[in-house]
Amino acid sequence: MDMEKVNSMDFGEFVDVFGNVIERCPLIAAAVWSQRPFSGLEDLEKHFSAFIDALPQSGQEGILRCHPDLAGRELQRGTLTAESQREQSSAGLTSLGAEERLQLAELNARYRARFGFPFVLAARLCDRDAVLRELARRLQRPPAQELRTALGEVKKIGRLRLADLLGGDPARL
Ligand SMILES: NC(=O)N[C@H]1NC(=O)NC1=O
Repeated sequence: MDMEKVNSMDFGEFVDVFGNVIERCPLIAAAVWSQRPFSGLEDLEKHFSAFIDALPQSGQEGILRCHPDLAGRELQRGTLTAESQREQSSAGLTSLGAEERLQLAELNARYRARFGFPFVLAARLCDRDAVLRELARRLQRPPAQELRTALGEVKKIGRLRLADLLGGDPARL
């Protein structure tokens, strides 16, 4: 899809296509649409990021809470979004053994109890061992620092999803 096509989209079409760039937050795509025209993929990505950065902390935490747990209940029930399903699958989280799943569930629960939002990580950039390692490591961090890290992961997920939609190379964004 080229930028001319993106810039010619009406509101409904844009939200249909880009509504899940930030997991389950179509409002962000709705706001970004008003900023068109976009000069390219990088420009589009900057508008998604700027919206997130401009939110108060409660809104930023709200975005994190829209994310499903990694290898959590929604994966077991088959109710993940198509994007999330693909990402979790690519990290090997759809084929965990019972013990690993339990370990992840326990760490996810501890993380959520400590920070008040779920552990978020760009799963496509990790394998299952790295997910567990990162979760154990980030669990120890101060809340303000962890909020920044988690939002950085949301942006990475968004960048990869945008690159999928637009056929770009995420490494060059
Ligand atoms: N909890 C969490 O990180 N979820 C996400 N990560 C990812 O790559 N896709 C998701 O849905």
